[in-house]
Amino acid sequence: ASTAEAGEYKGKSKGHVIVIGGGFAGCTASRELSRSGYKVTLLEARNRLGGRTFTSKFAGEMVDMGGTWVHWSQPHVWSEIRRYGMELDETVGAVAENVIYIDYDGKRHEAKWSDIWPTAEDHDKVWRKYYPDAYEMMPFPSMPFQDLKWIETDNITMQEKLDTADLSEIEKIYIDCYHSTCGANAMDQVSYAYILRWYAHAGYSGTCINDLGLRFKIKGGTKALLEKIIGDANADIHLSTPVRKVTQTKNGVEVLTDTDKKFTADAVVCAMPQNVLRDVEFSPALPAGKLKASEDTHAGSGTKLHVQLEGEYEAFGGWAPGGDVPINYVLWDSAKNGHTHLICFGPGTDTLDMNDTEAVQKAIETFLPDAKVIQAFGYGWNDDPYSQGVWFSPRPGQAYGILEDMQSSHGRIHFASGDWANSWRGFIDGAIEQGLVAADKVRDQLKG
Ligand SMILES: Cc1cc2nc3c(=O)[nH]c(=O)nc-3n(C[C@H](O)[C@H](O)[C@H](O)COP(=O)(O)OP(=O)(O)OC[C@H]3O[C@@H](n4cnc5c(N)ncnc54)[C@H](O)[C@@H]3O)c2cc1C
Repeated sequence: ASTAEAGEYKGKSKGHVIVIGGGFAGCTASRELSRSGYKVTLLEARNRLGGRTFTSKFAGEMVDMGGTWVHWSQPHVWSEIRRYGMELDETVGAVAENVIYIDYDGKRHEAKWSDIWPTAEDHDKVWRKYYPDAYEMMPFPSMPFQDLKWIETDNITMQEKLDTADLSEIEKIYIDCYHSTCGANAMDQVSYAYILRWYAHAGYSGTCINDLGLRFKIKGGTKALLEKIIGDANADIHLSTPVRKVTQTKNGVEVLTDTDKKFTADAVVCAMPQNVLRDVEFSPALPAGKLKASEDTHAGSGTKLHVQLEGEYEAFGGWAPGGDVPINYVLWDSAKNGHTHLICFGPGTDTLDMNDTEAVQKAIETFLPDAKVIQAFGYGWNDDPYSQGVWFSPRPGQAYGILEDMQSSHGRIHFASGDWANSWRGFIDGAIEQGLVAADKVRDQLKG
């Protein structure tokens, strides 16, 4: 059968929907739509589903190269975790008692978390210093509406705020490292509104935000959850099928792949990342705001790498501040069978070639001078044409400036991605949220 036929609906359904992109957003939309009686064709460019989540083998273990940590304060992903009975594992390094940090002069220090912050309240205070008046600035973080105060916070960078915040040296180093890591770029590239919104979602608690960002992961990896979601979708899945053109016709939508296979449907859920949309041709063209945001790209272009060391090191967390260092954050993950597994984050590939073991060795030596790196691996999300970056991180003005543009539908095309979620934007949770929202928009459109 030609793919035009393959894409044609022949059974009894309420209509036919093509979902472009099989990350958490696309898989969630596929499940929702197929379970409500639509025929679903899922077109995925890569030879696997999962998008910016990718559970793969490193040093004999299944680990997540992309999205990893989840939390019960993230309603959409938590509901899926509960629904499918998933269990969690813990990344102990996120809250390790041993801290190794590098100061702004490049000097190495060893410290104890409980000496720096004897109580959770002491840790919370640091966050309050960086985000004073957080509640006043952002009282309703999950609301999609824009507010003048929010917009003010969007127009300054995280670095500008760090330069003026009333923090001790160690507090400044910690805030710098956390924000360079979670901003996935140097702090002068990222909107101050970004992690403020995480913080607000985390109940204005530094302790919760730390648990939330880097501590609890899904047993079996994100793949285990994704397989449950897509397993509940009766979708016709085409892997290794990059879409190059989407045309709206009088009665539906035509989708052309890069090998010129044509699929037709009544509506499309476009679940590609912000940074990738610009590479697909739309007819009629994408609205100017959406296209511009994609061309501008978001700032998320940091590095995440897995490192295996010789020897079993005690659990620790490592911090090195600044946008010019190879690694900002080291998380001890486990130590067994004579080896230690670390997960490291840096501000970008300019400061570290993740797969150059010698470069990683040098970077790790700043924290552990005697360490020997056996192997290191980081997936090249920035160079992959189907992500062109890591998680969404807003440049100044992008936290709110582009949200409405990114969320709005374009005729029969509805856009779903964690990159423009209302709540946990840039997270797996946000991708699931937007998959649900897009499915609802399709249902509304096709029900008449
Ligand atoms: C290194 C890293 C660490 C992260 N850590 C966390 C974390 O700890 N916790 C957390 O919650 N989130 C984390 N995230 C973010 C999270 O993974 C993403 O926000 C989420 O997975 C995005 O899902 P999505 O479906 O919106 O987009 P994606 O997962 O990017 O899915 C988009 C899909 O579209 C496909 N596609 C692209 N172009 C085309 C085309 N032309 N034709 C067909 N298909 C196409 C892609 O191949 C992809 O499968 C991390 C991300 C990265 C990269």
